Amino acid sequence: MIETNVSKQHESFLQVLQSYYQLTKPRIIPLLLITTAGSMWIAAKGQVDPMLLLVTLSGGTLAAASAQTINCIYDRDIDYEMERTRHRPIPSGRIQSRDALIFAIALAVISFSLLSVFANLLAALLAMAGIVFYVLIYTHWLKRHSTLNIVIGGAAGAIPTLVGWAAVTGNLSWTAWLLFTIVFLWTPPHFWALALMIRDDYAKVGVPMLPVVAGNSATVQQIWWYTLLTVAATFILVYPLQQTGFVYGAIALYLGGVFIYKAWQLLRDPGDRNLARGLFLYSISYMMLLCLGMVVDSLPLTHHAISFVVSQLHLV
Ligand code: HEM
Ligand SMILES: CC(C)=CCC/C(C)=C/CC/C(C)=C/COP(=O)(O)OP(=O)(O)O
Repeated sequence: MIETNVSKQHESFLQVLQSYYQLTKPRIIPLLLITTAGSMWIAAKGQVDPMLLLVTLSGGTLAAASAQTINCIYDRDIDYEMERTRHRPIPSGRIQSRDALIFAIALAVISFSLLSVFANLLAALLAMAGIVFYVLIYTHWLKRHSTLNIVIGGAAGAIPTLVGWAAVTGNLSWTAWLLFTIVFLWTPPHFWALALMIRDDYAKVGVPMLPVVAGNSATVQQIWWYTLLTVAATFILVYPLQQTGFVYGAIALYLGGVFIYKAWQLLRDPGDRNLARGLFLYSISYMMLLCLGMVVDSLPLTHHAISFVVSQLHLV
């Protein structure tokens, strides 16, 4: 493995901090936290303890940051080769792998301590399982060896839903596993839409992402089926599980309709990079708004508002 080919000195303490921050791939973390929050709100039936929320989201942030930092260490060779990733702190020589590892271990230890002391042991162990799964199963085992890399590896990104549920209830119910399944099924359309745009980068470094190995047509077909499954899974929360109500159902229906439409457009024109970009960007809004729908649906205020509207309708 290369350590670095570019030697670059930090100019100020602020730049050092900025480099460590970049190691954690911070732009992805907010959505992981939104899925955690959606799960917590359903688990707590709309009444989440603010301190528990703060602790769980902080512990989740630290665990995800630790996982991403270890991924940056492991992938430093291919990150150096790809244009999109070559400016990351390790390939560009701003941070040494050894320092990054110490940072990652510190983040994981703080995350585990925070979650186990102020939430519960199950939530803390699940967060650690997220790190282990992302690093060992996705980064080490699958990413460079199988086209199923992100299908199976996607389970790591779905674990925050379990962390959120466990933090509130101390156990994992069917609903928790359904929320996990929704994020798990959503990951292939999310990532393969992006991979269609950057397949040349992955091909260059020999990472067997589906579009590289199977081509655009086979990839968009897979995207299509996973999109249908994702949208179908979102309705199981309404029926038969009956964990969410009308407000969430309407939001899931609208968002799901748009998701399917965008996947269908891509199915008809697999080579159109603008459609792929549109689907990738939409996948992010979709997950964000779906989880927001779970939160809004579970709020007592929403239930009061619906009861009020129904009573007014009866009076008319
Ligand atoms: C194995 C599963 C996944 C893979 C391989 C993957 C891969 C990627 C990649 C390569 C990017 C582009 C990032 C960049 O240019 O630096 C990205 C963006 C993003 N991913 Fe994923 N992702 C996965 C799962 C998830 C999950 C579970 C979430 C959250 C629930 C998520 C949220 C995001 C967000 C919010 C962005 C946009 C970041 C930005 O604004 O640049 N991803 N993903
Ligand atoms: C509970 C817990 C700790 C969960 C952690 C889960 C986690 C960090 C999921 C992130 C998934 C993700 C954005 C992968 C990026 O793929 P990549 O690293 O192959 O992307 P790249 O090509 O940009 O390097």
